[in-house]
Amino acid sequence: MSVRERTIIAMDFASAESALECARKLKGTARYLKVGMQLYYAAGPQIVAAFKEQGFKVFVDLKVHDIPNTAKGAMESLASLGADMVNVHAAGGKEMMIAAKEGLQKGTMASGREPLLIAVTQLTSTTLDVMNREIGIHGSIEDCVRNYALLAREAGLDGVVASPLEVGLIKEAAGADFFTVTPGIRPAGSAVGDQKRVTTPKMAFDLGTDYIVVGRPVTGAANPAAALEELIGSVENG
Ligand SMILES: O=c1ccn([C@@H]2O[C@H](COP(=O)(O)O)[C@@H](O)[C@H]2O)c(=O)[nH]1
Repeated sequence: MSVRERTIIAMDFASAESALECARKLKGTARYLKVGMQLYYAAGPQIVAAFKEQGFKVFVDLKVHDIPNTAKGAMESLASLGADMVNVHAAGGKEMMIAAKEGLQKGTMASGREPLLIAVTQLTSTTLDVMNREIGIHGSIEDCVRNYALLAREAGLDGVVASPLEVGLIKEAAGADFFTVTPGIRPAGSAVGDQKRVTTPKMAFDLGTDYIVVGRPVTGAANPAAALEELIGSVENG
């Protein structure tokens, strides 16, 4: 798969109109879009269908985190959207992840097209200090991410979301075929904002990630398609 196919654009917009306008600009350049909470709650499930009709692959990033029965039901409903990838929080535990997988399987039984199911480990906006003192998880970020990745693997999930900085330890612990999807991507010189555990796109691929997720550096650019082309060029020719 090419770098272009492995680059997921986070479409964090406040309305369907602004998201669709950006998608039009990215057509022919981007292959994979991500619908997160802001856009999904504003535009509803129809936005997934709209992106799919335009030929994009779609990651529905709703980070389900609830009791097992509710997570299962959420995934059964999400299954009908035709997404290519969906996710849960690993912090919900193994029983919740198993239930989520069951819900997804049940929901896709008719179509037979089951999306990849991945689990968020530690958000890329979380520092060691915040994880230890505010969230109350002791030890290193690496240990926490490794533990969540192993739990997700045992639950039958396809991979995890983490920082590119943790890809090596995830692959070592859970296997090379266990997917890593990595936000926290910042091309050299672009604003880091609220992200904490970041790398450049080139470094993320050099570290072995399967997919990168990038939002504002592309969608916030005056010319999103040119920004994405430059990002892809920085990986392929950098
Ligand atoms: O740990 C995580 C999990 C999800 N995200 C999402 O990725 C994008 C990143 O957008 P940028 O504008 O490139 O910062 C965003 O939709 C997050 O919700 C993440 O950043 N970290």
